[in-house]
Formats: sequence, structure tokens, C-alpha cells
Amino acid sequence: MSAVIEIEGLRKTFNSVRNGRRVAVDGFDLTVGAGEVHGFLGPNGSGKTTTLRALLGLVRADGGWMNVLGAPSPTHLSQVAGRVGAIVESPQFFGNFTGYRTLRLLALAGGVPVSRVDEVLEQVGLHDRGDERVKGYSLGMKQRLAVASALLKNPELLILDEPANGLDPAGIREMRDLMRSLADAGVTVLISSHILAEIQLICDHVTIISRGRRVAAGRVEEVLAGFDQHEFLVRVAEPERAAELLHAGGLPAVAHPDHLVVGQVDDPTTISRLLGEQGLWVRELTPLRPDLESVFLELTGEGAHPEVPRQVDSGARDRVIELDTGVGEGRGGDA
Ligand SMILES: Nc1ncnc2c1ncn2[C@@H]1O[C@H](COP(=O)(O)OP(=O)(O)OP(=O)(O)O)[C@@H](O)[C@H]1O
Repeated sequence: MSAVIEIEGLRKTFNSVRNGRRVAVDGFDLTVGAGEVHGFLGPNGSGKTTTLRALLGLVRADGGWMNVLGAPSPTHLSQVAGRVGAIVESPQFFGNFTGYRTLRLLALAGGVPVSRVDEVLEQVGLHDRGDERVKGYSLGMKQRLAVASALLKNPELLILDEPANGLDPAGIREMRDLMRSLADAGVTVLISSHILAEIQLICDHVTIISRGRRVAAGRVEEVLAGFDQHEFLVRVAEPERAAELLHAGGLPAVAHPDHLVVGQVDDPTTISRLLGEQGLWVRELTPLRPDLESVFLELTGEGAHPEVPRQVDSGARDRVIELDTGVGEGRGGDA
């Protein structure tokens, strides 16, 4: 699959009199393949927005190499800008304008046929509400209007910074359905977010950033599999005794009042056999799979070493390639 976005060794430091020197992005790599719905995950302040702004030429990088739809960015971004839709800074809309009028103005300003307005309203599920004023829209509807504005030029690549931010569960569901339908229509989507459960549902690929560095990348299930401890929850009478028996059989087990957790299980029938042989009958045997939230916390939270984030890239580059395009050379930052 060809790459739609490639970032290698991106670096950006902000210098300001007030806050001093702040390394926002520190040799970061990202690859997004065509047709992916790619989640760009990281805690607050980890460098997501700075990365997207650098990619789109909104802030100058200090070093690194970036490519969008085959064009080096930012130097040749203008060649492909018409094929990229992006919402990186929250767009402000006139509350007194209707959704339709808002998009019509944007279409006219962008040289897009006005006939596209109805199409994108339909695409984001706002067709029935296009004649209502924006100030009456819910936050979710405003977010969808923002996505509609980015879709006007029928982009091949859509970049959204925190599209689910501030949405209630229903709004997040709507956003999720919208992203899926865009992917089905062949649009490559890059979504930055810290809403892990949703990313797990929406995205097929993920890149996790921590302190300006990539700490994981790959298909969601591959990244999760890297953290699979092959653990099983076991319900059985006498969990303490069961844990001892399993230990003796070579399986690490931790007893809880009404169950035990057994690790390093390659074949779960071993558990029922070891316990059954001693007259302990297993009532429940459930695999415990890691979710993105626990992986994310381990990689970016207290579980991760603060200086050397654990790297679990699957099939991705495992080294940070320091290339310098000369972009932003000799300047002190944008703060
Ligand atoms: N214009 C700026 N001037 C100074 N520091 C900045 C500027 N923009 C970002 N930073 C700093 O760079 C770091 C990364 O910020 P960034 O906004 O890229 O993170 P983020 O992952 O998008 O966070 P969030 O999820 O909170 O938006 C932070 O420490 C932030 O304070």
C-alpha cells in the first residue's frame, strides 16, 4: 500500500522568553498508507497538533522530512493542497448563517462548484438541518459542519485534529460512523485524538506519540497484540488453592477472592486439565485482551520510562532518521 503521509525525524522546538525552550516534537516518524483510517494518539502536550501544523506548513519544523501525497512538505505542498482537507484549528462559523449558507460561501471562496454543498451536507448527515442557523447546532453538528467544509473539495486525504473533542457519546458515535463512511468511499483519514476507546473503534491503524516521539505504530490489533500477556480469567472454587496448583504446573497465577488471573497461557486446556486433575472444576475461562487504553497508559503514562519510550512499532521503521531539509534552519521558533 502506498504511503499518503510520510514523516521522518520531525523536530520542532519552541523558544519563548516566557516559557523558555520547549521541545514539542523530537525526531518523530509517522506513515499513513492509502485508504487507512489512522489514529494519531497521544496525551495532552505530546506534540500532535505541532506535528499536524508542521505537516501542513502552518508552523516551520526545525528538521526532518515530510511528504504528503508524494509531494515534499511544506516546499511542494501547494501542488497537492487541492487534494487535502484539514481541520487543525477549530473553525469559527457565523452563528447567524445556516449550515448551507456557510458551506456555499466556502465553496465560492474555494472555487468549488456550489453543487458540492448538498453532497457534503448529505455525506456528514446534515442534509435535513442545512437550512437551520449554525448557532442552533449541537457541538456534534458543528463538528460535522467543519468536516463538511473540509470535504468540499472532495479530498483524497482528510486530516482532523481532535474531531471528537467535547462530543457526548452520541456525537462520538456520529463522528465514528462518518469516518467509517468516508473510509468506505476511499478517503484516507488521519485523526488525532486522546479518546482511546473511540480510536480503537474508528481506526484500523494507530501511531502513538509521547513527549514528541513515536512509541508505537501499526495496525491496531498488532499494537495490541504486542501487549498481550496471554492472560486468562479463571473462575473456580478455592482460587488460592487453584493458584498454587497452577504455579506448581508452571503457570504464573494471581488469586482474587472469586477468581484468579493466569498468565503466559499458550493453551487454555492446560488450566482446566491441571485443575480438573485435582478435582477443581473450571466454571469460566476468559481470555484477557489488552485494550488501547491500557497500552496507551503503559506507553505514555507512569509505566513507560520517561526518557526512553518503549518502541513497539510493527513493521514500521525502528530508527529515527535524522534528515534535514533545511526547513526552519537558523530560526528561533514560532512562539
Ligand atoms: N506556539 C507555541 N509556543 C510555545 N510552545 C508551544 C506552542 N505550541 C505548542 N507548544 C508546546 O509544545 C508541546 C506540544 O504541544 P502540542 O499542542 O503539539 O501537543 P498536543 O499533543 O496537540 O496536545 P493537546 O492534545 O493538548 O492539543 C507542548 O508542551 C506545548 O505547550
